[in-house]
Amino acid sequence: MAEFTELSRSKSHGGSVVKYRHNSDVLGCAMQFSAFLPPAPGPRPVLFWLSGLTCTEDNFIQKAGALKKAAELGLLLVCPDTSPRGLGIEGEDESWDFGTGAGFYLDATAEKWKRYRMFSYITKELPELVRTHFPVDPARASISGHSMGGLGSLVCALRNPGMFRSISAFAPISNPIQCPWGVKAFTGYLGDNKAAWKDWDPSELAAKYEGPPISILVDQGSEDSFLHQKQLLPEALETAVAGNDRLNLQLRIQDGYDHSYFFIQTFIDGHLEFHARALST
Ligand SMILES: N[C@@H](CCC(=O)N[C@@H](CS)C(=O)NCC(=O)O)C(=O)O
Repeated sequence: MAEFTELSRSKSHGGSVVKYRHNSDVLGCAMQFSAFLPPAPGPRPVLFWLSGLTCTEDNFIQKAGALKKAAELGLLLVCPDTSPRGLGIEGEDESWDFGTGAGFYLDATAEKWKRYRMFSYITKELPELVRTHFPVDPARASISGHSMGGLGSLVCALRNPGMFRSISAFAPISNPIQCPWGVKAFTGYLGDNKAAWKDWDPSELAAKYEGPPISILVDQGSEDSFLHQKQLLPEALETAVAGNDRLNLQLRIQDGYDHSYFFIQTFIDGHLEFHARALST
């Protein structure tokens, strides 16, 4: 079996926060992820959390204040990194919004970036590792994320009908084919064929989703500078979902909140409760 190493373990809220390192066959490099193992014995429902630009496996587990509620609800949390690292691709460390720390949860097709396959990593290799190493109920999984990770949670779920019971996001990049971050990333990872970009765009995917009905909870701060810069475009997701009765979106504009983990901390309990309800049976 591929190498799988425990790097650190700390008791928290009666459970354990653990960091792992493993060799990823999909990405061809070592990857790390954090997990919260709730106190009660398995099999447990699992919530995958996808972080945003510049993040690692540490940001959510250390800054979101999610562990007390996850322990109470018996939710196992899995928090992967946001890109492959150290692949030696020329320019991979030049920008904070492209390359390292900015994998955009897609499978790149441009020759230069073809090892950037975070979508396959998140939806195939990581769930398999989780099933192998943890006491989880594989039929009970949900997904959440922030910003680029909110895009990732929507894309991973909408492209895999039935894989996740519920979706949530904080300030997701909702219509990347129409925003500067998305245009930069998709041009680099996918090339100039804009028709292919739609396959990785939450709003485009929401409009044509034909899977089982699924609920989506989105929180968006009204004072988020990236909202004002038109990087997030939640209204596009709202419009797309309005035309698709298989999707049930609750989009909440939270007055005065910005893009930070202070915003996430404020509303994370409600997201965990939303997922726990969907995962309860
Ligand atoms: N580096 C960017 C900000 C990047 C950013 O805000 N990243 C968000 C996700 S899109 C994040 O979670 N940052 C890490 C953190 O707050 O812990 C800037 O200087 O404008």
